[in-house]
Amino acid sequence: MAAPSPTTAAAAGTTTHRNVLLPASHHRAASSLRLPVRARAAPGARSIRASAATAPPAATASPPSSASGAVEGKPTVLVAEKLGAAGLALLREFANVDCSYGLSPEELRAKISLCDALIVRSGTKVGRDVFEASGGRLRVVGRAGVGIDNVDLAAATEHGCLVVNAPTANTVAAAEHGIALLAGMARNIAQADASLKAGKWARNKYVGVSLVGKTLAILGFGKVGSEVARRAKGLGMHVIAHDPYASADRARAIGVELVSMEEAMTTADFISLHMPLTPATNKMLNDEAFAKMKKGVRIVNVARGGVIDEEALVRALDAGIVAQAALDVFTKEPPAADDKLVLHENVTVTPHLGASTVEAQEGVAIEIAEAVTGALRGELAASAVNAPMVPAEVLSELAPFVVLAEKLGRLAVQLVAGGGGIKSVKVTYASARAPDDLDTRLLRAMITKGVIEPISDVFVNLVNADFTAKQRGIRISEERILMDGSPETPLDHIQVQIANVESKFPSAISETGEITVEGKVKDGVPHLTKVGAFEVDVSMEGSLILCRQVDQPGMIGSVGSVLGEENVNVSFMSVGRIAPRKRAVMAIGVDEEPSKATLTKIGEIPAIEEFVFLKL
Ligand SMILES: NC(=O)C1=CN([C@@H]2O[C@H](COP(=O)(O)OP(=O)(O)OC[C@H]3O[C@@H](n4cnc5c(N)ncnc54)[C@H](O)[C@@H]3O)[C@@H](O)[C@H]2O)C=CC1
Ligand SMILES: O=C(O)C(=O)COP(=O)(O)O
Repeated sequence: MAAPSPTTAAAAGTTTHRNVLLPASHHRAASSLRLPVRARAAPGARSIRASAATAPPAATASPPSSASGAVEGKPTVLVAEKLGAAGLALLREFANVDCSYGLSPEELRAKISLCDALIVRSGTKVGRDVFEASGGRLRVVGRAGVGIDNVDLAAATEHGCLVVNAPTANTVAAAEHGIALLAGMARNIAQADASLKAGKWARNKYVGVSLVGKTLAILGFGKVGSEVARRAKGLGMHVIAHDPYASADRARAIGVELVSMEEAMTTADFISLHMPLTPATNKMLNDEAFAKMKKGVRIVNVARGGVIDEEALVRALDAGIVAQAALDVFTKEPPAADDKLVLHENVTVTPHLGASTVEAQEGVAIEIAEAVTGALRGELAASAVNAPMVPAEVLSELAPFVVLAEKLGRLAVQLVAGGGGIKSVKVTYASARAPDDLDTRLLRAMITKGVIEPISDVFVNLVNADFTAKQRGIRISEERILMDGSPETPLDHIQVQIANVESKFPSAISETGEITVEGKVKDGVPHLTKVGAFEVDVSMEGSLILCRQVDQPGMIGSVGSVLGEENVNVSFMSVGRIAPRKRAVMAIGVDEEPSKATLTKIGEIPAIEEFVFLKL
């Protein structure tokens, strides 16, 4: 083996990731690797934990029906807001679907403990109370749309609940609505329509303004913002955009210049809002921003009501700074009947209709149904909002290493005897790949799962792994070792070390003082290749007995015959020794769990100095 050379020391894994969404082409493909799935606990049943890559699908093939029509063994999905028929049909193929629209917060809390997944749109607040009320059963929240500001992501993550959204299917609908509001506002369509229907013929009152040649500033140059930009360019507008995170090249490609917020505010004739509602964008358009705007500016909002300080907008409208506004979204939805902004004569309003086209709703329903059923099956969701999203090709090549990672974590923690508690787990990835060519988030999560689950009753998954480690005061640090050789295989080996603890099997402590286990993937199967300073080679399946002994003839036979007497089948054996006839470590794989008496007998074999039984 080529000599390894230490390279980068990666950051400790104690943060939650908000990820860039994968392109649509990845949506269906991310299915080769399963998320660690909680097997659905039937009422009264002991909960079982399934591990990554081996998790059984939550649904059974032909389960019996209950009197209520719900099929036992199938997960239950609560659809709390109207969802397109095609999406519902997809959900029904896989799950019991409870469509209960218009639930009060109390009703939602009461129902949620019976549900594995919840699907909402923008009208349902999924707060911490909902996750707490679910009693741990809720595994997936699907947002049938883009904005997830109505879902408490931190609470979801803490409860190990995956949040997925449908990020692409309503983009065009929202952009078209933005353009409709822009043009409708400029020509007073809504006001003129109401006036004519009220019997007036007010041609002079409703003289509009032209769009051509005017400057439109788009705030938030993401999916919707860029589609609005394309359309506005087609209308002959000069389009600029402000978005601190957008690519200038992408903007340039559609003829849009990225500018500062200051420039957008001071030069725009029209401003269209397309950013998400976050603490940073909350009330982004406030008195200070309005004061900078050109007198007579016109504003469109199809993003979120909260990005505008609505009272400040009323002031700006009254002062004539803002000539008109067209709003699809409001801080409080629905707004109060006497809401000043809604009733303002220079304001056009729609009741959050941006995503409401027939086409978008069918698309969103299918997109979310696929994401939710995929997540319930344990697949890594491509539109996960609170978990790492890893491209399909990366997933499939990492799959065996994911299993290895969890087993190494599980093994290492079972070797701990005591000490000051587990505070520090160091993971070393040996790979011929460049550090930025290997995404280890998945592996780190699985090692965390392996370390934490045997010592607690917490269910750890990709969503809550970092959070759970942090909460338990366990620092997971990662290091990379750059190997010589072909970068075709993602990893040569993984080493897991637990520092500052005593071990039940002192030989597992390396010269540097940590419990150390190391493994590789061979022919797609995880193998344990090192324990402490001893090199072994056993496939990590079933259970394992580790013995330290004096290296002498007949040892394999002695242990084998004790196990044979109890009808415990030995699946493999490997002996690692420092030098002939000195100390050796024997690793024995067993298919059945030996009885205590058998283990005692093994311990009584004279040459055996220490031994431990471990479940993989
Ligand atoms: N009215 C409706 O029915 C609909 C509303 N929406 C809303 O439209 C908004 C945009 O949706 P998408 O384009 O799909 O999302 P997206 O994530 O593709 O784009 C959002 C963009 O906002 C940018 N951004 C973030 N912080 C910013 C800041 N401080 N200043 C300027 N830009 C910032 C991001 O970099 C990103 O490029 C969301 O709020 C979404 O909820 C989306 C669909 C329908
Ligand atoms: O997708 C979004 O962000 C929207 O605002 C659409 O909301 P809706 O699904 O129509 O309640």
